[in-house]
Amino acid sequence: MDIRICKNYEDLSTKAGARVAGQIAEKENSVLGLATGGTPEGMYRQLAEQYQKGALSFRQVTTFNLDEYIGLPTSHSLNYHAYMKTHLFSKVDLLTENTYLPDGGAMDLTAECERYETLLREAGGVDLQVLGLGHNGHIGFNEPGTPFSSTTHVVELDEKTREANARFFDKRSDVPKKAITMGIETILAAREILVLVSGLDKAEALSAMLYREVTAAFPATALQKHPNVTVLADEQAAKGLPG
Ligand SMILES: N[C@@H]1[C@@H](O)[C@H](O)[C@@H](COP(=O)(O)O)O[C@@H]1O
Repeated sequence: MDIRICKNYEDLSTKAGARVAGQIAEKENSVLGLATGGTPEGMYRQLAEQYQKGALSFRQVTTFNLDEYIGLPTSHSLNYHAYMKTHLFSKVDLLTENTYLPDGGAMDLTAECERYETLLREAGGVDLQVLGLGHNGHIGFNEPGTPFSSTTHVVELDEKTREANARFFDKRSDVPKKAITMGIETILAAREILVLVSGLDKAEALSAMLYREVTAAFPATALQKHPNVTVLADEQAAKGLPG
């Protein structure tokens, strides 16, 4: 893995935005894998700014998000559809029909997972996957114990994950208990992966992702098996790293 330490969150966001913009410059019909959560918000701001300056167009880009909650109505302001609309989709020229997220409101969730995998395959797979890192090592919503052979599936969210995401909701009990997520195999199928890690509270998780033995008990260690991973970590998150 290529590990790059960034001065602070702003610097990390600028570098992440530049990598995504670079990907689109290399291949205008790129397929991007996108993440939600607090960490990529700055990157989305950068991308929106670049677009507004006329430096970048998403007209031919296709996006697939990692995950979506189950149990929130599609129109709910806190689901990941809404997050993506707020932070990116409403700010750039992505075509709505080229933006995909799992449908957490689907009647048949198993069929929805299969449909998502098929869509990904038909799009030719992900060129660049952006990832955040959960405190417990989750990537997407793949919680500890998820087999590395998993494809898109339904998950029960770990209590720690619900607690970490409670800040986006009015109260803890509002945080959904389930989600649909791309599996670890789905994520590792991306041709390139960009992991964003920010803040002192992620320092332990970052060092485990990089140096712990590869184990399903810490899903992010699966990234050690991928040949093309870049990690952008700010100085706070990198505090636990050697040297
Ligand atoms: N499902 C998301 C992940 O895709 C995200 O990467 C991670 C870290 O979130 P944050 O960036 O807010 O710390 O947890 C969330 O639960």
